[in-house]
This record gives sequence, C-alpha cells and structure tokens, in this order.
Amino acid sequence: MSIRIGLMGGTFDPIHYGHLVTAEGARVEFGLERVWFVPSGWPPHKSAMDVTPAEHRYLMTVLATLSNPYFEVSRLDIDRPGPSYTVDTVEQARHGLPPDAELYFITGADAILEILTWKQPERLLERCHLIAATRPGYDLERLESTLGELFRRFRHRIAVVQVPGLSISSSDIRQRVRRGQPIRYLVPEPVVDYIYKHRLYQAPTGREVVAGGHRMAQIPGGTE
Ligand SMILES: Nc1ncnc2c1ncn2[C@@H]1O[C@H](COP(=O)(O)OP(=O)(O)OP(=O)(O)O)[C@@H](O)[C@H]1O
Ligand SMILES: O=C(O)c1ccc[n+]([C@@H]2O[C@H](COP(=O)([O-])O)[C@@H](O)[C@H]2O)c1
Repeated sequence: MSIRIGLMGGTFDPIHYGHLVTAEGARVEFGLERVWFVPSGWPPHKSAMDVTPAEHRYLMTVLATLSNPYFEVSRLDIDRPGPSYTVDTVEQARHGLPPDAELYFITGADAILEILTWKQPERLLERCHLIAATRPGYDLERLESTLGELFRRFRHRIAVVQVPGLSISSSDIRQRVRRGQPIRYLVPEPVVDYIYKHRLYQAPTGREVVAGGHRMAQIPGGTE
C-alpha cells in the first residue's frame, strides 16, 4: 500500500489544541503515516503587518508537536520566498517521497470554502487529497454549494473530519494575552511559556521595528 502523509497547513500564530486535535483525528481516521505541520511563511490571505515573524511561529509549532512521534514540522513554506501557496507546498513536499505516496492536506473547512480564491485549485486537487476539519458552528453543506463544479469533479479527493467541539482560535488567544487573561489549557504548556518569555501578543512595545515596510517584532539573538 502506498504511504499516506498528512500536511497540516496554517499560520499557527500561535498553534493551539484545535490544530493538534484536528491533525491527530485526521491521522487516525485516514491512516496517515506522519503529519507534517507546515507553518506558512507568508500566509497568502493575511496581511504581513498582522503576522508574527515566521521563526517564532515555527518554534512554537515545534514545541507543541514534540510529544507526538507521528508529528513533524516542515520549514517548506517558511524557507520558500513569496506567498505560501498550497499548490507549491504540495509539489515541493513530493520531492523525496515515493512516486505513489499520497498527500492529504489538512485544514479547516472554513479555509477550504475559500479554495476557489487560492492559487490553481484544480492543480492542487489533482496532486493531493483535502481533509476539511469542521470547526464549531460550521455548516457543512456550504462546502458543496460553494465549491460547485470543482467539488463535483474532485469529491473523491475531498473528505471531512469532525473534530471535538473546540472553539479555540489563534485570534482569541492573542486577544487573551493582550488582556491579561489565561491561555493555559488552550495551547500546550511549552507554548504558553514561549509566548510569555518572548512577550508575544502584548501591546506594541519598543521591540517592534519597521522593516521593509512591514512591522516586525525582533527575535532576541536573531538576525533582522
Ligand atoms: N479550533 C479549531 N478546530 C478545527 N480547525 C481549526 C481550529 N482552529 C483553526 N483551525 C483550522 O486550522 C487551519 C490553520 O488555522 P490558523 O493557523 O489560521 O488558526 P486560526 O485559529 O484559524 O487563526 P486566526 O484566529 O488567527 O484566524 C485553518 O484552516 C483553520 O480553519
Ligand atoms: O494556496 C493558496 O492560494 C492559499 C490561500 C490561502 C490559504 N492557504 C493555506 O491554507 C492554510 C490555512 O490558512 P490560514 O490563513 O487560515 O492559516 C495555510 O496552509 C495556507 O497556506 C493557501
């Protein structure tokens, strides 16, 4: 049987238990040999101004996935210049894998609803399966009606995984940190420590600089 690899794409700003439970659910349900978490370098649909530097997001993803032997973190999107288009990620991920390996791109159903606005959605579906994780409050039937013809042509490659009722989101976590509210039990313990140690998501401080037109936080000891 061909090997099946999961790719869990996201901004992970920060990674939280919603992402982790989704990846683990997909791994077990679809018999995935491994799941590669792929933090976006430049999330195509988000403003660079609003996203924490990639190295912080990468390191938090490494910390969050350490305890699961089936989880790995890929730098594919972080190291590739330009917007992190999924079709490019999938094509790059194939290098070094057996030709019959099957790739399963896992992401939230809300993200997949927008796939018609992604780069080359048809080409993407020719190259991988999509696992749409349903998050709380999401109406599943919208997937078929929104994707229309694309859904009908590739329905054999689109699957849905139900994740437990987690209404955790990265934006809520960032807001909680800003307001001084607890985030423990929403994100793994080492990620909580990382966020406070590096003072992420707090009110803007003098550590923020304007570089190349983008507002970026500095990583202590890192290069600008
Ligand atoms: N609680 C959750 N349950 C299931 N899927 C989720 C959950 N949170 C996020 N996802 C999905 O994981 C993928 C990556 O998410 P992302 O890193 O943007 O996190 P997010 O929590 O959605 O962030 P933000 O609140 O900043 O938009 C997205 O497709 C998103 O739909
Ligand atoms: O390929 C695209 O055009 C594209 C457009 C928007 C989002 N994506 C991918 O979808 C995943 C979830 O995106 P986000 O912004 O919700 O973190 C992430 O892996 C992105 O790279 C991909």
